[in-house]
Amino acid sequence: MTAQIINGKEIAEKKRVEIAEEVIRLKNLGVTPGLAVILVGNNHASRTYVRNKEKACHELGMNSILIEMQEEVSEEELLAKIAELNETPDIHGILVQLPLPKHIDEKKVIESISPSKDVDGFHPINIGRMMTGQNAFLPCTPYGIMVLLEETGISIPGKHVVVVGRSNIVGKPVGQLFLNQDATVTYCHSKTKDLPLHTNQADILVAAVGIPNFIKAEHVKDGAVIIDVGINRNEAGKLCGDVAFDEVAKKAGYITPVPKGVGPMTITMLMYNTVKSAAESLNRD
Ligand SMILES: NC(=O)C1=CN([C@@H]2O[C@H](COP(=O)(O)OP(=O)(O)OC[C@H]3O[C@@H](n4cnc5c(N)ncnc54)[C@H](OP(=O)(O)O)[C@@H]3O)[C@@H](O)[C@H]2O)C=CC1
Ligand SMILES: Nc1nc(=O)c2c([nH]1)NC[C@@H]1CN(c3ccc(C(=O)N[C@@H](CCC(=O)O)C(=O)O)cc3)C=[N+]21
Repeated sequence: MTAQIINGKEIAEKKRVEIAEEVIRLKNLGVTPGLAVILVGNNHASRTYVRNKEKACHELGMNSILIEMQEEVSEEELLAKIAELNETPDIHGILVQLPLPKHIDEKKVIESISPSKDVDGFHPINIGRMMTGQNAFLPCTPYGIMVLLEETGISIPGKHVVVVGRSNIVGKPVGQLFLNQDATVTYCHSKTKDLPLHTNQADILVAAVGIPNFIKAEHVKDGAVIIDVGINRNEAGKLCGDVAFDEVAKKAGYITPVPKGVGPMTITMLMYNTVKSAAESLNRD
């Protein structure tokens, strides 16, 4: 079998057309969705993502502001900035680019963001709402993965989903979203014994590990759906995922590439959440 490649860029663009229509509707009602991105320090990769986010906002007719802070900024100053943005009516979404410098408590920062502006879906209130199936901002990468599968026509109920990785921003929430859609979910992580035993059971395998080419053909069942979340640089400095694409694509049924797979969906769902937040702000007035 040779896998069908899931074109994340194309699906992201299709979704962006729908989001742009909603932006126009909101503008006619007097609200332009606005996103604030806070970038602390000078991480090169973060800079690329932040630029992509700003570009997407502008293409959709949304407002975006970028707040850059020195690596040495105090936690207090960062929290004060977030408190100010929480009270700014034109700002509907606040994103603090992670990771933060070591002297800043990430949990404290995330909890300081108003849950109604937490478009990353990282605040414990939104995570709790997601877990209990209530209205919530869903974290962008996991949400983007669900949309990729929906748009590709892959059904989820009853499927065995194996997630490799259990971070708060990708692994854990993506498993939860699959569970919410009636999949059977297995989580694997660095303490998992006999990883291939588990991954070979997967109808849908999600790799969110952060190690280049970690998932090989031997980890994969014939015909499985492979979702590669990894954004890594290989020895040659080239962008690559967590999945050894060429060998796995020969065995899988579907596979997402890197780049142009999950990454563009992450940004699209961030735009979606910001627009949703702007719409909800209207309902509160
Ligand atoms: N496409 C996109 O939009 C996004 C891509 N990413 C990318 O996704 C990847 C993962 O990101 P993130 O979740 O933040 O990463 P983390 O480093 O926070 O988590 C990595 C996870 O992989 C597990 N892991 C590490 N080594 C092994 C191993 N040998 N066997 C099994 N599991 C292992 C860890 O286990 P343990 O918990 O035991 O340590 C951990 O749970 C990165 O490449 C990142 O750049 C991230 C966000 C968005
Ligand atoms: N608060 C916070 N929220 C995040 O959502 C967040 C974060 N912090 N920290 C870093 C990770 C990583 N992330 C990506 C977003 C887009 C691409 C993306 O657009 N990738 C493109 C190309 C990337 C390139 O060319 O470098 C692709 O895969 O095709 C990748 C990765 C969001 N993250």
